[in-house]
Amino acid sequence: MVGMNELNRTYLPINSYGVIGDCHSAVLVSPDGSVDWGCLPDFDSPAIFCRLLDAERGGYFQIAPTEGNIPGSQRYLRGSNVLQTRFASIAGEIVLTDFMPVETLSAWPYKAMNNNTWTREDGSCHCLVRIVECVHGEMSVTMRLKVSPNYAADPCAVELIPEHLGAFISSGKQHVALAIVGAHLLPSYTVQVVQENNEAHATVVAQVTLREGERLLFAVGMGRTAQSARRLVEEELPTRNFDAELAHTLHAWRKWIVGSSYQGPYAEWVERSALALKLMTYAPTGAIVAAPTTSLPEDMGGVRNWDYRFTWLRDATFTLYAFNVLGFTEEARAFTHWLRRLSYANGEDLQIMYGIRGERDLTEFELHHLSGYCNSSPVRIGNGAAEQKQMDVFGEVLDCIHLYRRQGCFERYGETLEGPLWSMMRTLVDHVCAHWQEPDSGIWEVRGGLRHFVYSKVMCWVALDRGIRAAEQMHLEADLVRWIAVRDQIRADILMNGYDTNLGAFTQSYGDATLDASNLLLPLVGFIAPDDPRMRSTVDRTIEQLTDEHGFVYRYHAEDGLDGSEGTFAICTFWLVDNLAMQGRIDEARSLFERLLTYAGRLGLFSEEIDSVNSTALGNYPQAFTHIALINSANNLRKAEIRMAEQHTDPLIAAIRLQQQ
Ligand SMILES: OC[C@H]1O[C@H](O[C@H]2O[C@H](CO)[C@@H](O)[C@H](O)[C@H]2O)[C@H](O)[C@@H](O)[C@@H]1O
Repeated sequence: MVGMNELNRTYLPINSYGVIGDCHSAVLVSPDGSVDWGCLPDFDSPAIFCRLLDAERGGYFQIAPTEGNIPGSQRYLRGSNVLQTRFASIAGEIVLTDFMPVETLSAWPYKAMNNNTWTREDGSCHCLVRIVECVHGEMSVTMRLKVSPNYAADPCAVELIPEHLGAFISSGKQHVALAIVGAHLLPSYTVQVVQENNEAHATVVAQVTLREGERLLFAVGMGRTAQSARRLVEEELPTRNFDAELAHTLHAWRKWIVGSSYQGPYAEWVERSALALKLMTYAPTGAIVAAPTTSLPEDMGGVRNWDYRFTWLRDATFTLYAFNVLGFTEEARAFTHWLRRLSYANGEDLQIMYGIRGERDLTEFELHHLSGYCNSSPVRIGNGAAEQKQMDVFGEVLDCIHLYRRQGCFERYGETLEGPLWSMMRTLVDHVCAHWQEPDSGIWEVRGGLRHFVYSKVMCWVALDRGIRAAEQMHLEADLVRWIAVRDQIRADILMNGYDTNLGAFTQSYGDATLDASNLLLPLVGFIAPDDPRMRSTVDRTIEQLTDEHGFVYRYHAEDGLDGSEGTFAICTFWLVDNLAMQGRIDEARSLFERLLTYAGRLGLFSEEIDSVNSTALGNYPQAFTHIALINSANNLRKAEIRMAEQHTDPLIAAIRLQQQ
């Protein structure tokens, strides 16, 4: 019998997946009911499900109609990261509810960098829960669980547990428990272990016909040892009250999202982006991953495949800007505590990214046994960018702490800037004073050698600026005379060497005549006014030279030391929206923003890039960068519209206001 889309199911569009998580890890669920990507219990654990990166070899966990041609449609339950996939035919309808139970979404209290995340506060395990229920008529359902430990590199043994309790799968290093709840009540239920000759990993296949009102529950948890995983299947998981945990999880997500203060246009988009970003926070330490996946290609079939399951200082601080727009501050509090505990001896030694527990060693490896999403290889784990020099990170870290202070978080949480945090800020500012004239690899982490990137220099200016403001406003000890002199020197240097008068634009790096979309950030960080003629013409040149036919923005067209090409970068397109809005070009901004929204997946989620040729999503997914930028752009549009409305209300008042600006 052929079922479950076994034929012709290779790779689904990247943005067709739903994502669920518990702020320890996240998994991707396809519209045909399959978890095709899953690293448990943590974001950076070796994947046990990786069909996304190798359709043949990779493991997956699929629950779907046995008849393979019934399409599924997905939606999130309101205000949550609980996902439902619905399959309907003339004969019946089933609903698959997927979630990862959470206890609390409060980002506090901080625990420790090496916190044990195998168990939750109450001692139970983190798990992935899937409930399939027939809501109408009847339908035959098949569950297939193929665990492929260690990114499908390690073999494993699969054992069914008697009395239809579930299965136990162990590679010797990773131990997976599958509990099946309710099977003994369903006479048609069968289960077997199937291993095709050419397959490295066996599949647990269960089949059942569900009638209206009947349901089955599957829970997957990880044991630290073989013995503990066995205990999970036989004792813990069957006795947990997952209905109560579902209700609690739903409540926790909804309670968190109602804390958003955002009131403006595109509220549903903003809400989904916020929920996606929260999924990328790592509760035990306060770290934030750039995305929960690795190696989804930036160039279909190409080599631009990277592991994003780490904490970039840049991406994480950008995430906090977005949370700030929404009025969330606990995540910033948790992150600043993660920052304080990072290991570094001095500014030189501060890495641009760390593991979620502050790990420094993120050595990049290629997994040659995986063919990659749509044959995009190599698949990589770890990320060599960790060893790069990227001068912008100092500005981003300082700006993040600056924002935290401006939000009144030190007072709110009974903390103080003086002490370890100010000493960190001083170390970083002093480092920038001594090194800002050095070349680096830039925000885009190019692999083609060091250059004097304009955005990096601007962020050095930001580092000084935020340090000076803190020292002045809080009367903190600092070498202010030197800091102010260097800040002014950097600004003059950028305006002299980073702006090409012939081109009429800020350039990618000193001495070249190419553009870089990161310069769209210059007014957003306060380096230059949005309506400064140099910024206006930079925006115009960017539109002329860096956009595709939809108006979406490429990062750059310059050489970056890597083979292949890439799509337009969603974050850069949102930055263009911001600039247009801040310049008062609101119709253009709104129309570009809305055009970009049509490229989200059906669940409102974005990856990193959009392929301009065939309009598909490219890159890791869901990507924090994109959702951060979406929130900021919605907010910038809101502010621009308010400004415009105010200016149009009463010509006299408008004239007075304009004079005051
Ligand atoms: O394009 C080459 C680089 O691509 C990745 O970096 C990108 O993602 C990072 C995480 O979101 C982001 O901080 C950076 O600005 C982006 O360019 C990859 O991680 C790098 O290793 C790679 O060199």
